[in-house]
Amino acid sequence: MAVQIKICGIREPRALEAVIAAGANFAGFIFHASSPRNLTLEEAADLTIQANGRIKRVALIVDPTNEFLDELFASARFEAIQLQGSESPERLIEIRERYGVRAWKAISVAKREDVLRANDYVGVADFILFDAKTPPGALPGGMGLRFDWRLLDGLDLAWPWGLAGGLDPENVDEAIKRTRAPLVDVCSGTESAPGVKDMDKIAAFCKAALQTFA
Ligand SMILES: O=C(O)c1ccccc1N[C@@H]1O[C@H](COP(=O)(O)O)[C@@H](O)[C@H]1O
Repeated sequence: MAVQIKICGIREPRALEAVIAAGANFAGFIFHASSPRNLTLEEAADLTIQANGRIKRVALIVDPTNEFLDELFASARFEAIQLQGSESPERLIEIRERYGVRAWKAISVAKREDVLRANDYVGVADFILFDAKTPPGALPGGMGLRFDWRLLDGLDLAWPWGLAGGLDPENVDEAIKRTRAPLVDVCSGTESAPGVKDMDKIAAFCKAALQTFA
């Protein structure tokens, strides 16, 4: 089966069209005030309408309050949310029940114990995403950092999962071959500057990922 692709950090209609045209499966929209990809609820409403029925929409949020989620889901529709903070399994259950939305959990990885933490979310999260741990005080993702993919060796996760962190058009083929990830997720590797999507990089990333086992 072809690898699935999520392109995250979409902020403008042109980039969304490029992501759809390139064959990505998921478009990620970021709600995090200190991110260069942060969206307002108004911007998200327009982009998610544009995406409706053409690509699955994922809202990326970090340790959200119910107050924020109430506003978010009143403004826009998403097929899933990606939780990128320190959300517990109990919090994921609460969010899924309260909002009826699929919940992805990002697991920040720097060592093998981090990978094993994913087991806490099996049967709880709809999807588990391994991403690189970022330095204290930095953004919790979107920094183009990759972790040592060998940490995933022998991974026997009987649950849907994907790989993120420092992927780009040049290394995605190796990443898929090395880790056998069923889904790859990229943000900064498809940009020309933080928050600025590059249409050629979007196309090149998807082409390389889709060709890997074709
Ligand atoms: O991209 C951001 O600004 C961001 C902010 C807060 C949390 C996560 C963020 N990005 C996500 O991190 C991974 C990896 O990104 P990259 O490819 O290494 O740049 C991805 O899921 C981004 O969407």
